[in-house]
Amino acid sequence: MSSYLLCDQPKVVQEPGPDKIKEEIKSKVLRPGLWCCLLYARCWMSEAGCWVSEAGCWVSEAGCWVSEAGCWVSEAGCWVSEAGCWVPLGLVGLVTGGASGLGRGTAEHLVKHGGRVVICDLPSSKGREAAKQLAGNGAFVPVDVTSEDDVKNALQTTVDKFGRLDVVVNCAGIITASRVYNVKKDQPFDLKAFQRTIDVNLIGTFNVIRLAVGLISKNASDGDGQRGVIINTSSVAAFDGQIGQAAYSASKAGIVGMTLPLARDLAKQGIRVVTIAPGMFRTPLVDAMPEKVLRELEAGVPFPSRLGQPHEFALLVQSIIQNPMLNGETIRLDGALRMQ
Ligand SMILES: NC(=O)C1=CN([C@@H]2O[C@H](COP(=O)(O)OP(=O)(O)OC[C@H]3O[C@@H](n4cnc5c(N)ncnc54)[C@H](O)[C@@H]3O)[C@@H](O)[C@H]2O)C=CC1
Ligand SMILES: C[C@]12CCC(=O)C=C1CC[C@@H]1[C@@H]2C(=O)C[C@@]2(C)[C@H]1CC[C@]2(O)C(=O)C=O
Repeated sequence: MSSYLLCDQPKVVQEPGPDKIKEEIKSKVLRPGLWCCLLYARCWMSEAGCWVSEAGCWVSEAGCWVSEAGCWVSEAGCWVSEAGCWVPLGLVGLVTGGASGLGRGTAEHLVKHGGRVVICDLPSSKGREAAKQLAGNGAFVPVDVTSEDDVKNALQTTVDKFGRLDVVVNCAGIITASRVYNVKKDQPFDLKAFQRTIDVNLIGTFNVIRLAVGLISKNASDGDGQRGVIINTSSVAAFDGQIGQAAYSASKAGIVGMTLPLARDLAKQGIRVVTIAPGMFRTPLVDAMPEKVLRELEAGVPFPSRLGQPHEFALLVQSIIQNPMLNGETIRLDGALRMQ
């Protein structure tokens, strides 16, 4: 797996002049698989040796240099631009539900910061359009996550196009709402609707995981023994499900429930499993609600009192990728929202 460089506290050091930089570049060699990103004008690095200054960032041992003035390319092929710094062999991700909302935001974020992403979504989705936006660093494969054949086909495309798989982000999901018994209509919860919710949200997530780990396991491990990361999307409804959310909450609680056993199961292969439980995020799933309702819902979020944005979900995805100690856990991402 690629080394993901994590920026801790930036160290401010003296900027060398351009001649010194060029001289240094000539004498340095990049480690393959190094992925460094310049985020929001800051540079994220690790003990491997990156410093950040207000004027720019540079990596020492690794050999890639950036300054305000622009970007340099080392012989090993690392380049830095305002948008980010990466080597050609950057992270390869597969994002289910990547055509819309949280999945799309994640795919865009990963590509923006040097990754390459296969978007898996329904044939009827906007997956083709989403992948087009990612230019050569994205691909779309029509996938129903409940189908073994579809997922296998997506994994094959990932190998054919990008050579390997480092990270899976499971975002595909549906929401259903119905009371267990409708008194007015004298009608019980439609069992097929319940089953479909579990099928897509829980079994679909598991289906992708079980088929993807074989491919991730083929990666060479990094210095920590790590080969890859699997990130799932649950919901705060797994913990505080509302009236009408029996199926949805059960499906999302199932994802929480399988997170630790999967992490334990895959520990030997060096694959981490982490689940995110989002609160309310501004995606097409919630956009359909009237503005007035949205305002009321936002008011119910302690802080910040607003809907989350897909890129904020993607930031947590990035943190999970970068922090090797995060494993077997579900992280709420909800502005302290507790649904009634
Ligand atoms: N938006 C929110 O406030 C929250 C969303 N979530 C979860 O986050 C995930 C993403 O949701 P959003 O981005 O908001 O929704 P979205 O509706 O914008 O995106 C979901 C994507 O999943 C795809 N999808 C649905 N069924 C599929 C299947 N069988 N196979 C492949 N793809 C399928 C859809 O085509 C769509 O592109 C879902 O699992 C949802 O339950 C959780 C908590 C809050
Ligand atoms: C935002 C929610 C909750 C988390 C989730 O997994 C998916 C969501 C999309 C549908 C929303 C969910 C929610 O917070 C409750 C509402 C807003 C739901 C649609 C109706 C809803 O139950 C409501 O209006 C509650 O007051």
